[in-house]
Amino acid sequence: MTDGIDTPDRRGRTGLDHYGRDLTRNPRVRIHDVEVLSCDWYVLRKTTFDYRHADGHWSREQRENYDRGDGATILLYDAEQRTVLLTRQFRLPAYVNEHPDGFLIETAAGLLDGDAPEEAIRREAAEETGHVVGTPEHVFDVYMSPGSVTERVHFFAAPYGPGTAAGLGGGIAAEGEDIDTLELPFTEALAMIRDGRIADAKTIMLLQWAALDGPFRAREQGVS
Ligand SMILES: Nc1nc2c(ncn2[C@@H]2O[C@H](COP(=O)(O)OP(=O)(O)O[C@H]3O[C@H](CO)[C@@H](O)[C@H](O)[C@@H]3O)[C@@H](O)[C@H]2O)c(=O)[nH]1
Ligand SMILES: [Mg+2]
Repeated sequence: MTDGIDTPDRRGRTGLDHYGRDLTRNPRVRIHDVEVLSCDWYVLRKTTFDYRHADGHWSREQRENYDRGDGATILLYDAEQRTVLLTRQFRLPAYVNEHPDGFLIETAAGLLDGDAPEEAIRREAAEETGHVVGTPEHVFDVYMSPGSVTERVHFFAAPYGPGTAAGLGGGIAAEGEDIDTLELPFTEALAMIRDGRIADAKTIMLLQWAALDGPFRAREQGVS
């Protein structure tokens, strides 16, 4: 009897070794075995598969893959004031990998927890920043670390302002969250990417999208 497989793990899950076994979309890939290495909070699997290379030969491969579900993130912006509203929180994995204090500046974000991406991001934005936004603009969906992490993050943007302020934000204390909000001029946020004070991938992607294609893009110069 193994927790997470035939008996519930601490989060009540079973059958965690089934995920990915039935994949047949790609004729160059035959899944052979799925082993659960860890299922304490999220799930770490080792998947064994046969892979047909470009020259036609098959080889047996193994890849560990970390499954924490999918997530969503949102850039809150005020196009008139030319500001963005970001969050700041302690991120242990960054702290153990050379970040000076582990406090990362990020766009509001969270895991879907079974909800549709748009619903999840409106919930997370409210929990983390206190702003209840309208229908967010969908930007793109991205695999953030495809060599090792299954997660796909859904990216959004929405205006914020006095009209969307509905609470204090700060995250869910009972889940150990302690989140500050940070309102910054957009140009300052871009400068913070250059000097490393903003070092979170989703945040950099959304700020650069805002400059290139989003609310802070330069006016068309009439040059194609
Ligand atoms: N006890 C326990 N709690 C955990 C653990 N890992 C995460 N948590 C808790 O799980 C919750 C996750 O919070 P969310 O707001 O839903 O997710 P997030 O960590 O902000 O994730 C967002 O940012 C990530 C980093 O960019 C993204 O990877 C993710 O998709 C999402 O956008 C937090 O309360 C966190 O403390 C763990 O190992 N143990
Ligand atoms: Mg979060």
